[in-house]
Amino acid sequence: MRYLTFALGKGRLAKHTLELFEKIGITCEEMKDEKSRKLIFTNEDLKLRFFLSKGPDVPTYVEYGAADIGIVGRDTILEEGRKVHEVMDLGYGACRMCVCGPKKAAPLLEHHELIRVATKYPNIAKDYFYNTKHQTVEIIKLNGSIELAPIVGLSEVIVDIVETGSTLRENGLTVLEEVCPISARMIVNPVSMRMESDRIRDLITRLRTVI
Ligand SMILES: Nc1ncnc2c1ncn2[C@@H]1O[C@H](COP(=O)(O)OP(=O)(O)OP(=O)(O)O)[C@@H](O)[C@H]1O
Ligand SMILES: O=P(O)(O)OC[C@H]1O[C@H](OP(=O)(O)OP(=O)(O)O)[C@H](O)[C@@H]1O
Repeated sequence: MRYLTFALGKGRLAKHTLELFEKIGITCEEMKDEKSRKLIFTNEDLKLRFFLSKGPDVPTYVEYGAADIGIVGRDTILEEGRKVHEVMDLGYGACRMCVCGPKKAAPLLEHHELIRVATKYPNIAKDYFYNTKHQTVEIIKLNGSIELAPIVGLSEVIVDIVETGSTLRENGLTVLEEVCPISARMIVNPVSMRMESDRIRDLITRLRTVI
């Protein structure tokens, strides 16, 4: 039997993913060692391999078949636009993709003004403003602490993830519009879906019983 390979995003989702797999008897003790610099782990008994990568790289590994299965946020799937099958909503990592800014920016959205939008998610922002809202905007790509942009005058609004809303509140910003809900998803390489369909379907069935 060949190894089934999983690409897991490092960061906030990884712990939940390992907990979920443990509930259906898939363990990889070595992966829990946070001090370890090892990147790939094997479960010989179950013929499974797991590796950790940057979240945005997970759909890339899955599209090319270097991983059969990936676990990553829906934000990353939408942003990367890779050819993968999204097969399951895992529920955790729940948050919302939103247009945010100071309250005074609300009329700019309402009147479809030509505004600047700062974001870590340029493709999601483009799709929302151009295809959903039909509003022409200038997208400015940033890599983090997006909430700074409207405060220091880099942009009028931002497109970013909102979970508890604390970051917005503590910086005098608010949700102006919701783009879409987000949570962790399982994605599968289209060829693996056909070649390993029994093992993948069995995995999905077992996960459904614990979610
Ligand atoms: N408050 C939140 N902020 C960011 N992402 C969240 C939040 N809550 C849930 N998520 C989900 O968790 C996923 C992973 O988030 P994480 O911050 O670990 O990754 P990242 O943004 O790629 O990390 P980094 O920028 O530190 O490399 C996100 O893609 C999103 O789907
Ligand atoms: O609604 P909240 O619970 O406050 O969470 C949302 C914040 O968390 C994320 O930032 P992250 O911590 O990933 O840091 P970053 O801005 O550097 O990406 C996100 O980009 C928001 O800034």
